Amino acid sequence: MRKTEPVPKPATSPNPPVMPGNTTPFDIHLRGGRVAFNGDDIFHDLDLTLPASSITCLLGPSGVGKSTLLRYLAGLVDGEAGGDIACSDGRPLLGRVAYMAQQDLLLPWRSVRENVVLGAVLRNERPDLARADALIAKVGLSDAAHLRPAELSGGMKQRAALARTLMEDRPVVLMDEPFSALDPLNRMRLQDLAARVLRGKTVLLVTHDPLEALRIGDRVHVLRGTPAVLSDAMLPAGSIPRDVTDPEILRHQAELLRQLGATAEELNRAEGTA
Ligand SMILES: Nc1ncnc2c1ncn2[C@@H]1O[C@H](COP(=O)(O)OP(=O)(O)OP(=O)(O)O)[C@@H](O)[C@H]1O
Repeated sequence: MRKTEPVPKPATSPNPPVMPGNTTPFDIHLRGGRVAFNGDDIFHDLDLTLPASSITCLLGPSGVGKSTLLRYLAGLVDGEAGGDIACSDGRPLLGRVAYMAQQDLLLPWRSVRENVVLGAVLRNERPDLARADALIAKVGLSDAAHLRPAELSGGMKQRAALARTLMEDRPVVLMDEPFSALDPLNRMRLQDLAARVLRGKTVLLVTHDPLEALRIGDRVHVLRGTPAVLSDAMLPAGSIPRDVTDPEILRHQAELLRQLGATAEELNRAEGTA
């Protein structure tokens, strides 16, 4: 029988020290998840599986509880919480998760390189600068490694935040609308970059954009209602990043928009502009 663990208590840091041990990919199973604030359930009895080494995208209307679900999995929720989170390797999830928030949360007085190594510095560890520089190169910021956040564009800040997330080297990455503040072209570039650099990790990504989910998600769920329930996973075909002009992807988009509450008239309009 699979071992389960109680829902973790809120942690003081989103990325507590990494737990040593084997690095074999593992599935994550949430069963009977529940979070309530002031006695009101945001969701209850929620089941979700995150298969190893895959990108799962989570869509849903504003305020439905997407960030709450992400924070719950990261052990960061400050409401009432219940349910079981089990990993298929029988080890706890806590300590194996990197969390990337909606805003880049870079420290303004530190350079890109200093921000990337921040986790190690906060844990009083010696930062691996060679690895940091390799990751900074991977996200295309080598020439900007010495710059402070105020000197960076929005896309560059998100690249730096992505490098910092990867620097933590966790097998699981939880991302809350990581590209939402970017213009469409930069957003597409960051999606491609993320899909490439996150390969092999188990990712849960919250987004408001059905096409973003269909572009880089192996699986797409919609969270909706009060208390919120999860739709069955949509499994778009084809390799990532997908071509969003593909008619099959556009059909999936229409289905997701329908699940998000679009009316028939709105769907016809969306199809007309596709
Ligand atoms: N710490 C908290 N205390 C009380 N209520 C909270 C807390 N955090 C979230 N909520 C409430 O829980 C609900 C879900 O919020 P959440 O941020 O998870 O929604 P969301 O789907 O991520 O929204 P958005 O798409 O706008 O970011 C909202 O009604 C919000 O006000």
